[in-house]
Amino acid sequence: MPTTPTNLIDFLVNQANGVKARLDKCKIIPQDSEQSIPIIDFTNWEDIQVQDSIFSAATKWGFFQIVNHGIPINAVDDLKASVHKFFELPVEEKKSLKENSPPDVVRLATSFSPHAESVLEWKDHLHLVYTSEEKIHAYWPPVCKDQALEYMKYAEAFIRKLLKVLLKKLNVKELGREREHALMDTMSLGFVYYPACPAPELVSGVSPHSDITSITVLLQDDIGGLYVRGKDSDGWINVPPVNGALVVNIGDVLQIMSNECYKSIEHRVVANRNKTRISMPIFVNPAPDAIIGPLSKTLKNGDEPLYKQVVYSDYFNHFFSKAHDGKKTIEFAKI
Ligand SMILES: O=C(O)CCC(=O)C(=O)O
Ligand SMILES: [Fe+2]
Repeated sequence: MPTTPTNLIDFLVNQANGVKARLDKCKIIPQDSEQSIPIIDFTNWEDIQVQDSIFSAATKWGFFQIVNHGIPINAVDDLKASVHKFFELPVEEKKSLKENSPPDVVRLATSFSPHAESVLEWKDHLHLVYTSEEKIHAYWPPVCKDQALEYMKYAEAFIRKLLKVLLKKLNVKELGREREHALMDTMSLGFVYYPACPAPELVSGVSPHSDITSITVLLQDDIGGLYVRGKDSDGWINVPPVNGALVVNIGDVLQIMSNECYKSIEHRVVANRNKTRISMPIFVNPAPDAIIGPLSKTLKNGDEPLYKQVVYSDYFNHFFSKAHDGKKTIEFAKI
């Protein structure tokens, strides 16, 4: 399994699994209806059956794809084209952007936590923080600014509807100001670029991890390479590209707030030998000072809370201080 070498050496050598187990560990589960990520049509999102299928996907899978989400296909296509344009800019131009951008608005980076990794993940990425229009116009790169902003305006409307459905199922009727602070105060649009890799078996596009978001809403191109940890096994399930669909996954914050009703599932990305892949995740995050813990309305039938109340920035700093390491981050918040 492509993973960070520190984990890999620990797994192969110290835990005495040996090199043979490395192959067993990267088992891909063949796809059938029992073992594939649900695809949900969002056209009638207020319909109880649609809401039930979202609830079922979020509790059983933690991952689902949404079609007919309301983002026009030309906004999606324009966004994808602008991602390629951005990464094809001359290197000097990207360097200058990196040096001159305030990190609370634009960040250009390679890998995940380069200071904590002994081998870098095979990806470059740009983060565009969805902040005030003034800052966006001042700092988002001109080559993709209009396309990213247009996409985010549509995506924000979809995200509000989706969070409304997910909260309703946790006995919370309204999003309200406080919950908005704790769920979707900060959004950023990622442009992730995985160049074709001559030896994909030796690297990780992204190593196994769960997201620390409330939810992540991702658009992928048609190359493929995203895998989700299988429900009851050690294998990996492909998330096949579906043209125009959004891949939604529950993040750690909603797993914690729902007291594990919703699942934040491990996933990873395998690099492609022949083709460059792009993906565009929207990371929907709480405000840094928001307190995250199981919702009282969700616990009302007497369930014991499984998590403490934590300040989101503490959780965030803990996550980024280490290399990707499966689901270990959530231990930070466990009682
Ligand atoms: O590129 C992808 O499909 C997934 C990326 C991802 O998991 C992440 O950035 O957290
Ligand atoms: Fe992720």
